[in-house]
Amino acid sequence: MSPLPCAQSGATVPNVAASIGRITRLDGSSGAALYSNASARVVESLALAASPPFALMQRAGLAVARLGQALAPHGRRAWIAVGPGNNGGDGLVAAAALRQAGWHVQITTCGAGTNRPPDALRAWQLWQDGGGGATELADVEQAELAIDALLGLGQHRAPEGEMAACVARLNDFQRAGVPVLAVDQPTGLLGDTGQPLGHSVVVATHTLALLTARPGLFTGDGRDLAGHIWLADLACDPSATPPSATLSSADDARRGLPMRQHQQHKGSFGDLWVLGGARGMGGAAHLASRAALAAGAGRVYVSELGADGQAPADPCWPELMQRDAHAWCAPGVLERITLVCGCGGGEAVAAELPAAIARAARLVLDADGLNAVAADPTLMRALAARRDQALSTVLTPHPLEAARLLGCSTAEVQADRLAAAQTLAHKTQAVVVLKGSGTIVASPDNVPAINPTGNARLATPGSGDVLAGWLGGLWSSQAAPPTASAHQTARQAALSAVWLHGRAAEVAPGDPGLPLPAHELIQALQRASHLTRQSAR
Ligand SMILES: NC(=O)C1=CN([C@@H]2O[C@H](COP(=O)(O)OP(=O)(O)OC[C@H]3O[C@@H](n4cnc5c(N)ncnc54)[C@H](O)[C@@H]3O)[C@@H](O)[C@H]2O)[C@@H](O)CC1
Ligand SMILES: Nc1ncnc2c1ncn2[C@@H]1O[C@H](COP(=O)(O)OP(=O)(O)O)[C@@H](O)[C@H]1O
Ligand SMILES: [K+]
Repeated sequence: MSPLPCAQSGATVPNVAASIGRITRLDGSSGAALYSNASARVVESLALAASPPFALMQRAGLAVARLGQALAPHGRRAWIAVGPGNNGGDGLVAAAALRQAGWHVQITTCGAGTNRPPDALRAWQLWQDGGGGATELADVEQAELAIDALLGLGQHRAPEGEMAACVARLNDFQRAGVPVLAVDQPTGLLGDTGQPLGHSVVVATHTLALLTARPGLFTGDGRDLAGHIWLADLACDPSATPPSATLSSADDARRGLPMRQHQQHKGSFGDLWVLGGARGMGGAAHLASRAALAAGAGRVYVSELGADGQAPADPCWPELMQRDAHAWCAPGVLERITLVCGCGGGEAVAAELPAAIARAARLVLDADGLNAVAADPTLMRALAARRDQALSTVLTPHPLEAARLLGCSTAEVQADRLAAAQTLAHKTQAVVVLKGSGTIVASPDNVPAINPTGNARLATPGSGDVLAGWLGGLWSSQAAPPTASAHQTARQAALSAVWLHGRAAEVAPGDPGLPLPAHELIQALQRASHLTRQSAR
């Protein structure tokens, strides 16, 4: 987490009972506990019970004002859209604080009537006592800062009417390059899932989560709608309440990156086999095997399903060893290797799966390997039985592959990515990497993790093959610590690989507006890995 830049301490409102607490940016380096709406309500009620009346809302409003000032350091005019509940109350306290700091503040209220909850009513009085009133939307002037304090935890339907008009106005500011700060969460975005409630949704440049942050800020459409995400802890510690998810961190990435000892040799890092590359799709197997080698696997073999007889060598990576299509399942081989299976496997991979699923000690199943399991209930049962036989599995579906495995539509997977990943992890008893913006790493025994790194440069063919190979390479080179179960080692490799894969796209050279070719991603992964190790020192 990065500290707040150029935070100003000028804004004060009477009767603030304690320090406002810390404001930190959730930028992907440090993890965070994430709370669903329901668990955030539990945290909120504990915090309210432990604080003097109105204190939490004062801290929240001051935190909003403070971050707003930092986002628009030369600004003097703000517009705040104020909703009917306590989210609006936070906005009113922020309005009073900004005014006290010398800003010209306009507010527009929506949907409150006389029914504000008690804290928000007090905030309204605070604003009015200083001479504040409300401005009709048509009279809103230009501003250097716009604040969305329409709806937070309490939103249960999509904005309509005057509220939708306020949302549209906030989005006009955003399009004009004015910072738009969403209080707690962007109005119109479901905090649990990262899905918009309807068509009317705020596109914020920054979101300041209050007390706790919701998972939906980090997955689905959340990243595009929430902008840069900050957390104000309001001087409260939520840790007594179990989180619903976690945000994975650089520490998670480092835990999956073993240090090489001086006396180790290639045999210390495990053998890895890539099985895939049906006719016309050899590139997928090449990308996966190159990535596996780069990630640290000891010896990497490739069996291409599309190759007749002796498979062709990968001329640019002579370190890779080609084998014919059945060498991988010779007696004693599968039981000790890491098998990365399915990358460009086509239909041919289905015939290989019974042996792979029954015997591979460590199995990464990707792409067509997943599609074949989805189409065959016997394979699905065999997959789910692996865990009881002390065999570990990581599945790396994109949303369509996950939908096939779950027997639902892609839209249903995307509607609640956390739930879909967890359901699939329970169904298959495997570690599940549900790819896409805000990749989820779920497993039967753990709270799911959302990955904060990465960007749309990864939306390009082959980047998933590189992920599967890199993950397998990390896993292969990982000696399981005696205390951790094999399953936890698999999860650790998945968390690390996914985090680094995203970071690689962030640090790779080139135009951030263009895709990152998958073969270049391998080099970027090595750089991301190096930078991540260094940043621990
Ligand atoms: N009570 C407190 O002291 C604190 C409250 N906090 C703030 O309080 C928020 C939660 O407050 P609330 O529970 O009042 O919820 P909201 O402020 O999100 O609003 C709920 C109200 O909006 C109405 N509503 C929901 N959807 C609507 C729609 N589409 N159109 C029009 N009206 C709609 C509801 O009927 C209800 O009256 C948090 O998100 C956070 O911003 C935090 O600052 C912590 C401190
Ligand atoms: N917009 C995005 N933000 C973050 N990661 C993305 C985005 N688009 C794609 N990715 C990542 O890129 C990879 C694409 O994998 P996949 O869809 O299997 O592609 P392929 O099969 O072509 O290799 C996944 O790891 C996915 O999470
Ligand atoms: K809001």
